[in-house]
Amino acid sequence: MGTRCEGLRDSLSPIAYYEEYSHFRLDCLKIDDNKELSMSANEDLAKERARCDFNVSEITNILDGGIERTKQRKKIESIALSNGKCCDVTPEETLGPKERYENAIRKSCLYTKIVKDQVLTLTGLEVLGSNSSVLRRTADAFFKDISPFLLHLGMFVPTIMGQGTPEQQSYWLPRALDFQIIGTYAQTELGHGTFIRGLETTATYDPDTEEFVIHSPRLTSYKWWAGGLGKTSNYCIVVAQLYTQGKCYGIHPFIVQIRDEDTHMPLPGVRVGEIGPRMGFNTADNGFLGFDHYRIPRNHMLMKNSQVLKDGTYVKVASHSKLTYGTMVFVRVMLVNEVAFNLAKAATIAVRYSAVRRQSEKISGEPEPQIIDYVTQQHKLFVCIATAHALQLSSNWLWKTFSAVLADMRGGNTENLPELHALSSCLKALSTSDSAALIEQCRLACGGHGYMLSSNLPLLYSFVTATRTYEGDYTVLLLQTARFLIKAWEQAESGNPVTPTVSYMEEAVVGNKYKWNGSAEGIIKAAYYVAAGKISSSVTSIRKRMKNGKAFEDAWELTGVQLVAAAEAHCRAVICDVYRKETVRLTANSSPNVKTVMDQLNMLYLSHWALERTGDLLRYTSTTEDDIISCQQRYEELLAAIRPNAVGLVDAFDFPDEILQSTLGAYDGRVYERLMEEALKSPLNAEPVNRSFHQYLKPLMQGKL
Ligand SMILES: CCCCCCCCCCCCCCCCCCCC(=O)SCCNC(=O)CCNC(=O)[C@H](O)C(C)(C)COP(=O)(O)OP(=O)(O)OC[C@H]1O[C@@H](n2cnc3c(N)ncnc32)[C@H](O)[C@@H]1OP(=O)(O)O
Ligand SMILES: Cc1cc2nc3c(=O)[nH]c(=O)nc-3n(C[C@H](O)[C@H](O)[C@H](O)COP(=O)(O)OP(=O)(O)OC[C@H]3O[C@@H](n4cnc5c(N)ncnc54)[C@H](O)[C@@H]3O)c2cc1C
Repeated sequence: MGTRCEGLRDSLSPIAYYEEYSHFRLDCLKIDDNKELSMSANEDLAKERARCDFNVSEITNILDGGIERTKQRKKIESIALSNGKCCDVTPEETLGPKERYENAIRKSCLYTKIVKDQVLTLTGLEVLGSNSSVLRRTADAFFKDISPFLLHLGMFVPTIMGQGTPEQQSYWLPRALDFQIIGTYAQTELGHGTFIRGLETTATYDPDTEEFVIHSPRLTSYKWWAGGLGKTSNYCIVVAQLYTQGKCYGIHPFIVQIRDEDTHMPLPGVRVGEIGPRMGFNTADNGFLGFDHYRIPRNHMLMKNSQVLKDGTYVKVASHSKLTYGTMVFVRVMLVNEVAFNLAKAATIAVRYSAVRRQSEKISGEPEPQIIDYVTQQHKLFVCIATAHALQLSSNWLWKTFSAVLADMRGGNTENLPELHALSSCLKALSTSDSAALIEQCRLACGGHGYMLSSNLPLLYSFVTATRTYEGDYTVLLLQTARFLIKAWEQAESGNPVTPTVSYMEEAVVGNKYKWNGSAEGIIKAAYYVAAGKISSSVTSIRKRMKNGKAFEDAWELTGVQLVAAAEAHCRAVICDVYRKETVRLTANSSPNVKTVMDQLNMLYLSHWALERTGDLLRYTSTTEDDIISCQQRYEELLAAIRPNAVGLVDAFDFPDEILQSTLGAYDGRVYERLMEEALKSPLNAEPVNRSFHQYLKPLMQGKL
C-alpha cells in the first residue's frame, strides 16, 4: 500500500494488477480501462504542506527526544523497511484464522531476523531499552494486527530481567534474546484477572526431588489470555500460589517449559491451546494453559525477591511485598507510550483524509470545502493531535520517573514505589481510555470510509481499546491511585509532608476556592483544585458513612464512584501540568513558529479539558460563567489558528506509509485510488460469479430451492 510496497508490483499498473489476479475485466466495475487510476499526489495535500508555517522536522525531533534520536529511528526504520518484504500482497484481514496466524509467524520471524542481523549490530541491546519504542513502531509495518512475539519481548524478557537473580538472568536471557526459546506471561486465569491474590494455580515445593509441582486444581484455575501462548511459545512465566512446608506464601513467578524444544509438542502434564476469535489481537494466538501435577526444577522459580531453599525454607529477600508486581508496573509505563503512538497514527490518517475529502456546500453554489474546514471537524481532530503530544511527553516523563525509582530500589530504597504505582496506574488508565475514545473519534471523523478495514482505523481501535482492560482494568487502576490520594490527603490535613505529585494538596486542604485565571498556569492550577475538591468530597463521604456505622471497607466501596472521579481528576491535572512544563522546556530553543504552534496545541488541550469539566470548575473553584465564555472563545480561536498547520503537525509524527498502512492516510493523499486498489484485492472479486449463485441464489430465484 505504501510507496515501497508498490515496488513489489512495480511492473503492473493497478488495473493490470487487478486483471492479473482476478479473472475478469474491469469494465464489470464500470471503470474506463483505457484510463489509468491516477498515480499523482493529491493537490489539496500539497497545498496544505505549502502553507504550513513551521519547520516540520523540528517538531519531529522534539517528539523523538532530539535530533540524534530521530536519525537513529530513521536508520532503524529504513533498515527494516528497505526490502519491502514487510508487506502482504493479500491483505491480512482477508485471510482465514489459520492463514493469518501463519502469516504473522512468517513476518515475525522475518522481522526478528532483520532486527538480530542488522539492527542489533547498530544499537546493541539499547534496542530493547530506550529504542524499544522504535522497534515497536517499526513492527507495525509488518503487522496490521499484533505479532505473536509481542509478549516475548514485552513481558517474558522483562520479567526475567526484573525478577530473576543474576545467575538466572545469565542463564535465561541469552537464550531468550537470541530467540532460541520463545516465552510469554501467563498470569490471568479463567476465574481471576484483576484480583491476582485470588489466582488458583499452585506451585507446591517437593524437597525430596527439589522440584515444584505446578497444578491447576479446577477449570477456573486455567491460565487464559496470555499472548503467544496458544501455538507459539515453548516457555512461559507462570504466576502461581507458592506452597512450601505446608504454608501458602502467595503468588510468585516461575519459568515453565510447556513444549518440547525440538518437536514443539506440549509436554506431558501440560494442556495448552488458543482461546478462539477475539475483537482484536487475532494474530497473537492468545492461549489457555492447564497443568496436571507438572514438575519443574526448584531453580525455575524466579528468585530475586524471594527464595525457596533446597530444604523448603522460604526466604523473603525484597524489602517491599509488591515487588513481584514489577513487570506490570513496567508494562503500564510502556503502554502510555504505546497508545500515544497509536493515537498519533489515527490522527495522521484522519487529518490527511480530512484535507483530501470535500463534502457539502458552506455557501450554495460555491465549491465543496475540504471537510477539515468545518469547525466541528477541527474540534474532533485537533484535540487528537494535542492529546498525542500530551501523552507522548507524559510518557517520556513517566519513563524518567520510573527509571529513577528503579535506581533507588536497586540501592534498597522502596520509599517512592507507592507514588510510582499510583502514577503509573492512573496514567495507564487515562491514556488508554483517552486514546481509545479519540481513535474512535478519528474513525467517525472519516465518515463511511473510516469504517473500511483498509483505513486501518478499526484495527487501531480494536487494539487500543484492549489496552484499557489488560495490564489492569481502568476502574481498578484508578481505585489503586485513589488509595494513595486519600492517604496523601490525610497526611496533608495533619500537616505532614507529602510527595511531589500531590504537593498541591498542601495548599488545597485549607479549603479556599481558587479564582479562575485563563492562562495555561491558571487552568492547570484550577485542574489541581478540582482534583483536591473531589478527593476532599470523597474523604467527607467515607467519614460520613463510617460515622453512620459502616466499616471502612464498606464506606470505601460505597464511595467508589467518587473515588474513581477523584483519581481521574488528579491524573488529568498531572497530564496538563507535565504537558505544559515539557512543552515550555522542549521549545526553549526552538524557532519562533515552532514555539507558537506547540503552545497553541498545548493551550488547546488545556482549554478543551476546562470546557469538558465546566461543572467541576463551577463547583470546586470560583470560576464564573463569563470565565467559561471566554475560555470557549479562546478555544475556537485556537482551532482557527491551528488549522493552516494541521497537516504539517501530523506530518511531524513522521510515519512512513508502511507503518500507517492506511488507504486514507498515505502521504500522497491518493485516497480514492487506494480504496479502489484495496477493494479489488477482496477475495470475493477473484471471480465474476460466486458459486453460491448456482448453489442457492439461482434455485431460490427460480423457485427450485
Ligand atoms: C516482533 C515484535 C516486536 C515488538 C517489539 C516489542 C517492544 C516492547 C513493547 C512493549 C509494549 C508492551 C505491550 C505488552 C502487551 C501486554 C499484554 C497484556 C498483558 C497482561 O494483561 S498481563 C496481566 C496483567 N494483570 C493485571 O494487571 C492485574 C491487575 N491487578 C493488580 O495489579 C492487583 O491485583 C491490584 C488490583 C493492584 C490489587 O493487588 P492486591 O495485591 O490485591 O493489592 P491491594 O489492593 O490489597 O493493595 C495492597 C497494597 O499494595 C499496593 N500495590 C498494589 N499493587 C502495587 C504495585 N504494583 N506496586 C506497588 N504497590 C502496589 C496497593 O496500592 C496497596 O497499598 P496500600 O498502601 O494502600 O495498602
Ligand atoms: C487482548 C488481551 C490480552 C491479554 N493478555 C494477557 C497476557 O498476556 N497475560 C495475562 O496474564 N493476561 C492477559 N490479559 C488479561 C488481562 O490482564 C485481564 O483481562 C485484565 O487484567 C482484567 O481482568 P479481568 O478480565 O479479570 O476483569 P474483571 O476483574 O473480571 O473485570 C470485570 C469488571 O469488573 C470490575 N471490577 C473488578 N474488580 C473490581 C474492583 N475491585 N472494584 C471495582 N470494580 C471491579 C472491572 O472494572 C470491570 O468493569 C489480556 C487481556 C486482553 C483483553
